[in-house]
Amino acid sequence: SQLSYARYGKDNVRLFKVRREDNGMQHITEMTVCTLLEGDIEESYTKADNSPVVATDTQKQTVYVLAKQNPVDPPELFAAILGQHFIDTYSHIHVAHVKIIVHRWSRMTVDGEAHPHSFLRDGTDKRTIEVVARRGQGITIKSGIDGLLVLKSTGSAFYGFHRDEYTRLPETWDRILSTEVQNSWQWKQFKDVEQVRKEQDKFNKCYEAARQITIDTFAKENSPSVQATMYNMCDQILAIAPDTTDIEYTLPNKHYFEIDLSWFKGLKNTGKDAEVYAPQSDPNGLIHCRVSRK
Ligand SMILES: O=c1[nH]c(=O)c2nn[nH]c2[nH]1
Repeated sequence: SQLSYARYGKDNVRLFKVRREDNGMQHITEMTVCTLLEGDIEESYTKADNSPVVATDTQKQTVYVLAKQNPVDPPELFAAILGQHFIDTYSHIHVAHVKIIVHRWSRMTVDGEAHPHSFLRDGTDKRTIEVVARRGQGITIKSGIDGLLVLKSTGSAFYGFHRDEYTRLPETWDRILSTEVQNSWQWKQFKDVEQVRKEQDKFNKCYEAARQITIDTFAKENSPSVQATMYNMCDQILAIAPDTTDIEYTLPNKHYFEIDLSWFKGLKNTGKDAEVYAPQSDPNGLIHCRVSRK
């Protein structure tokens, strides 16, 4: 046997940071961090030699210390600082993977005003970051959205698809469409943390824009299919974020089936008369795409 690949670290490191302004306005960030390291660690697997192991607990402690010493917003910058720290600190560690899930806390509006220190969870979705710091090769960053659950009760069609002896699905010009958005955008390569820091304003802007493009397009477009809708979203994000190279969507099609009630005294509940539907937990369509800059 031989070790063909290895990385190890601490997953599900939860942290919460408060930034307090003198004027009383407070800012919070809650995130779950995963750090995974690669390097000259083979003998900790093959020869039970633990000397090269930067313990996963050490990695966890490092996350907390660096979160105290550095800004955690934008999360892309914090992830880059954290990843580069492991490369800079341990000469035998050559690659650091940092994944961050940012949990949604939106500032409350109370009596028409932004409340200084109260927040609410106004959405199921998370903000995601994946950073890889490689010795001598700079920093790659992928940002995204996960778990944005949306539904529209009309404005979605699906017709003109291939039909053969296996096809039963009727064509529809008006259906319910629901999905749970997983969307990500790959940034151009960054040469070092300083470049990430210098360009840090683009990360929050792109996150807000990608989320709004997803919501606006989902709501406004008369969708001819999930495929066409997700391509439309990618196209718009590429257009407003010139420093991104690829956009991806993975969209489950969470079906709501019409229920034929004609057995009950001829009750009409299909097609234009459909009002009562059966939400399906499974099976679900699953549509994926990556759209790249030409
Ligand atoms: O939008 C859709 N795309 C598909 O590929 C599909 N297949 N069944 N229903 C579908 N809806």
